[in-house]
Formats: sequence, structure tokens, C-alpha cells
Amino acid sequence: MSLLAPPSSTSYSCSIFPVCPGLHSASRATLPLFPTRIIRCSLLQDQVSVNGGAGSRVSDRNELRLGLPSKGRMAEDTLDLLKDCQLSVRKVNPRQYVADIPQLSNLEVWFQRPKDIVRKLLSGDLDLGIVGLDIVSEYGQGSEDLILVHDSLNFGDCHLSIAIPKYGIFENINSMDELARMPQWTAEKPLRVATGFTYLGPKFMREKGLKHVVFSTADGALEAAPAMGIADAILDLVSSGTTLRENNLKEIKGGVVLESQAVLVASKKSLVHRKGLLDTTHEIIERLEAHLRAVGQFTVVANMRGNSPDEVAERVLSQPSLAGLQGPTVSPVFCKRDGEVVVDYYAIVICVPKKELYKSVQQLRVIGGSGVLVSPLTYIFDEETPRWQELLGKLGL
Ligand SMILES: Nc1ncnc2c1ncn2[C@@H]1O[C@H](COP(=O)(O)OP(=O)(O)OP(=O)(O)O)[C@@H](O)[C@H]1O
Ligand SMILES: O=P(O)(O)OC[C@H]1O[C@H](OP(=O)(O)OP(=O)(O)O)[C@H](O)[C@@H]1O
Ligand SMILES: [Mg+2]
Repeated sequence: MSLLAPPSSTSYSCSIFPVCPGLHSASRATLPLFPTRIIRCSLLQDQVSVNGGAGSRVSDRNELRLGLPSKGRMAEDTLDLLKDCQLSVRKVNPRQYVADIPQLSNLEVWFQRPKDIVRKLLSGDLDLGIVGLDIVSEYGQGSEDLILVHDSLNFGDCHLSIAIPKYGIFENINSMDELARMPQWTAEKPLRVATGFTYLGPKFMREKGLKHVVFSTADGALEAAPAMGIADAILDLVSSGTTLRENNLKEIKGGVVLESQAVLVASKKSLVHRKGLLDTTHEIIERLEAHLRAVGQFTVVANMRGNSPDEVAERVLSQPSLAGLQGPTVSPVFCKRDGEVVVDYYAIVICVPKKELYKSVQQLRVIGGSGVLVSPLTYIFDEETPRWQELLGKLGL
């Protein structure tokens, strides 16, 4: 998956200001388009450079560095995922921001706020990170140095979406096209959007053809902005949709900016230049893929009466939900009858998607399966690790 490209033009008119109920629009300071958090203060440019000092460099350190969310809703799930991959993070005490993973020597784990993980990947202070794709896209701003090593870690699912009030002038507006065509938005009275995504927001609106838009920003509780009269619309993350519903807001057709979940992201420069990083990344990808493939599956073992392995296999393969990963394993079940060893039954072993478990059990019964045992799967290590091949391709290796 490629990251979003940076905006190509600066002709789009927009200003970004903090959401502040008391501040009248006329007195709002107009900030530059797509302001970044790598702030270079123009007045003090010679003396001050915030976060931008290191640039995108590969420093001389020997240790590899993985950034993990220090707190918030991604933190625990990230540690759980690593633990499930037998990569438990060893933290000496909860207030310490550095830790290690005993299985991965020479790797330091640094706990940081998600946005700082992306900034530090860009500045060369981290090599790998686990954060939401929303944060990579917002703070990475299309940087070619960021590579998605694993794009679906199966947690932190949400989407970034435009939402408007259900009431008033928006009552019959149900799509971005309808929103764009509303006669209300003019240069003098633009559509006011409150968002924490001040890079992705303007980019999206421009792509959707909305000309008269102005953005305001705040760190949270954005859903209050329309009811407070501060904004007409909001652009924020949605997962269950409860917060929107409770605040009388609705999503609209074409208003989803981004589908997001947790990803493993790396600095391309680090991958290419930092000794040992590719090998460590390979191991992490292998473990993640093996674990994530397995979580969606059960191992199912059943006994089946039959005359030969081939005949049993044919019966199993006649059922669409029983094909397994590479077809069923069929083994004879030996028992003693009248002093002779005979084979009346065969044991079949298949992997079935969790969602299809009950259907699979029903199909097994139809073809004479009995004594069905179901157990969880821990890992599925395949011959190939597709994401590793993809990564090598992206690095031109
Ligand atoms: N309902 C949701 N709302 C916000 N983020 C979600 C949601 N569901 C999943 N996420 C993911 O979790 C991340 C946000 O986590 P969290 O709320 O801890 O951080 P944050 O809001 O950026 O932190 P803070 O507000 O303290 O600066 C998002 O970037 C996104 O990837
Ligand atoms: O669709 P839902 O499941 O209701 O989740 C969406 C809400 O969750 C997040 O806010 P958060 O809980 O981080 O609070 P904040 O806005 O104050 O940061 C996000 O900013 C939305 O407001
Ligand atoms: Mg939050």
C-alpha cells in the first residue's frame, strides 16, 4: 500500500486555527497551508529549529529502535500482539520509556506518543514503529522514507471520516457531492471543518472539489464543535459510530478519507543502511504473519468411516468449507477387531476459518464425520512470507 502523496499545489485557500469559541473568524490568525509539526519559527530561524534538526539521517548508533505507543488505546493491544508472537516486551517499570524484547537482540523498544513515533522515524531517531495508519498518513505527509512493512495488524480499526449535523441546513445532505454543491459556501463564508487532521483534511477537501473550506483544529471532543456553533462539519476518527450518533452527527457518502488500523512502519533509510535491521524486520514479519494468519483459523480433527484415504479425501473435498489450507490430511485410524488390525476409520485434519466453523462441522457430518475436535491455532508458517517479498521489492533488493 502506498502512502498518501503530499499536496501538489498551494493555490487552495485554507486557514487553520485552534478551535476557540470566543475567537471571531475575522480575528483568526491565518496560518500557512498544511502546517507541519516540524516547526521552524521564521523569526528565529537561525537560532531555533524544533524537531527538524536531525533531518532524515541515519545516525551512528548501533542499536536498532522500535517505537511503540506509550499510552492510549493502541498501547495495550500492541503489547498483546507482540506477546502473541512470542516477542514479549520486557519493561523494567511502567514509567520507563525504554524496554527490550529478549528474543530480538540489539533492538531497543522506545515508548512514545503515536505521532512522535512517526516524527522520529522521519528524523532517523527510530527505525520501526507500530501505530495507526491514520497517524502515519497524517504525520508522514506522504514521505517516501516511510514504508509500510505490515499494513494490517488486526487492531485499532477505525476510519477517518467527514461528519455533518443531521439537522438544519444539512438535513437532506447525504453525500460529499451534495455538500460541495450547497450554495451556502462562498469565499466570504466558507464551510468550517473542525479536525485534528490538518494535513489530510485540506488534501481530501481539495480532491473532492470543495473550494471554500476553512479548517479549525483541536485535540479532542470535536463532535461538540457543530453544536457549539464553531464548525459546520468535523473530520475525525470513527469506530463504533456512537460518539457521532450521541452528538446528532452523520457520516455521508464519499466522506471517508481513510480506513485505518494498526500497521508496522519503517524508515526506508534505516532499512537500507542500518546493519542488522533487515534481518530483524524479517523475523518480526514472519512472526506477525504466522500469528495473524492463525488467529482467524481453527484446527479441526474428525474421524470418518471409509474404504481408502483417497475415497475419504474425495468426500472431504466435495464440501466447499472443508478444503483446508492445502487440502485435508487423511490418516488411517488403526484398531483391533477379532485379533486383526483393521482400518475402518480415517482421521482428517483441516484448518477452517473461525467464521465458517459451524458450517464446516455441518458439512463434516453430512459426509459421515464424527468425533469432531476443534482447537485453536497458534501459528501458520507458510513457505513464503508475502510481505517480506513485497518489502524487498519496495527496497529494490
Ligand atoms: N474510536 C477511535 N478513536 C480514535 N482513535 C482510534 C479509534 N479506534 C482506533 N483508533 C486508533 O487509535 C489511535 C488513537 O489512540 P489514542 O486515542 O490513544 O491516541 P491520541 O488520541 O492520538 O492521543 P491523545 O489524544 O492523547 O494525543 C488512532 O490514531 C487510531 O489509529
Ligand atoms: O466511533 P466511536 O467508537 O464513538 O469513537 C470515535 C471517537 O473516539 C475518539 O475520541 P477519543 O475517545 O479518543 O476522545 P477525544 O476525542 O477526546 O480524544 C475519536 O476522536 C472520536 O471522538
Ligand atoms: Mg484520542
